[in-house]
Amino acid sequence: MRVLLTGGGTGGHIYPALAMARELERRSRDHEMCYIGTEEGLEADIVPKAGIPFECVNVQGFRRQLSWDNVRTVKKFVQATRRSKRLIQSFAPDVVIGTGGYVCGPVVYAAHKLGIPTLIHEQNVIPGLTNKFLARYADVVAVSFEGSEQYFKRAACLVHTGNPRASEVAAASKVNGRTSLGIAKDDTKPIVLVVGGSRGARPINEAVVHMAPRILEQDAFYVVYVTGNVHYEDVSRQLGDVSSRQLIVKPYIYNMPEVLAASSLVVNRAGASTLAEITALGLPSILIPSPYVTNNHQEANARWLEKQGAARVILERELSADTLWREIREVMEHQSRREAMRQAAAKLGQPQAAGRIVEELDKLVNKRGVH
Ligand SMILES: CC(=O)N[C@H]1[C@@H](OP(=O)(O)OP(=O)(O)OC[C@H]2O[C@@H](n3ccc(=O)[nH]c3=O)[C@H](O)[C@@H]2O)O[C@H](CO)[C@@H](O)[C@@H]1O
Repeated sequence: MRVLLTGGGTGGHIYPALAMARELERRSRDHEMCYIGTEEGLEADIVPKAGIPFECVNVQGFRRQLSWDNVRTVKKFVQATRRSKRLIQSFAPDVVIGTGGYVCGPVVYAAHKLGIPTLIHEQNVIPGLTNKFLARYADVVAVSFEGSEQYFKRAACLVHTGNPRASEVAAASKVNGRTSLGIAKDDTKPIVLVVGGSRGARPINEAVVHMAPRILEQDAFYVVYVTGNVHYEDVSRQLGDVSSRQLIVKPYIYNMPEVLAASSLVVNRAGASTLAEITALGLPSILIPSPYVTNNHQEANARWLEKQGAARVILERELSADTLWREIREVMEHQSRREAMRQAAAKLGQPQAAGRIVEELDKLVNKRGVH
């Protein structure tokens, strides 16, 4: 099968697309892949590293309020649709998959106009603007949560699949995760992983920098701290030479499934792909939802896990080195609380998601007579 993938801006849209690509490859070597993204999105870095040929189009997102900038957005959309059509005609895919982020708009729309089967995947309960727009053109809309159907009333076919990234992390090797961090095989000290979403988060960085002396004073666990690529230099300067003891500092982690599998507690934003990952692994978490997202959807994500007893939530306005350290210590010092959170998280996991979505793809493509 020839598969064209698109999705981007942030990791939460890119990794589900890559997880589908890997599931297809796991089932058969007989697939050709190509990915369309933007030059500025994280996909320009992540996708070539995943070994998938990468092409760019130039698009920008819509502003929700009236703005002249939206005129430029429409112009770019029209140009990007034209370029997408040329790229699609030259690659000749059997199916086009979009996983959200504004780059999907022109690509999936162009595929629809060319009569190529299309599937879009939504990671969040409340969909993004692009997927809402595309729902009326896509042949299949795959959603991660019950509750999303109300936003996709115009979809021709809606299926519940979960987030394919869940399957990828569920199969990841814990041992590889530890060794990739430079931790010796016979060292059993647990890992607390601190991340600020796929781009890093300044408020989380500030809290961790102020927490660093306390992390270094204890010897009960490692803190693996991911700053986000753009913040790394700044954070390293503030921290000085502390890395390599109990505090392991990284700009970005490319083998996140393995590192997650090796962790005992995760501190993170509450993006939808992160949630799919921690529930697939049954990982206790402390979630600090980003307040800068549409409809405050990350807080809704985080509260959903908190309600089931799987996570603790710190709102950004309550975040400080003190609150974060207190929550981390509480979870790490009480094995029974950690175990209860682990079990609650595991109940919500959907490790079969990639298989389900690939079955939908097969159905879609076979219906059009491609084998
Ligand atoms: C600010 C913003 O708009 N955030 C949105 C974005 O977030 P963002 O991309 O941060 O969201 P997620 O937390 O859902 O996904 C991050 C992904 O990046 C991976 N990762 C992260 C850091 C790292 O060093 N290495 C790595 O591989 C994670 O494992 C995960 O797969 O998309 C999500 C899914 O549509 C939304 O729910 C979020 O609200």
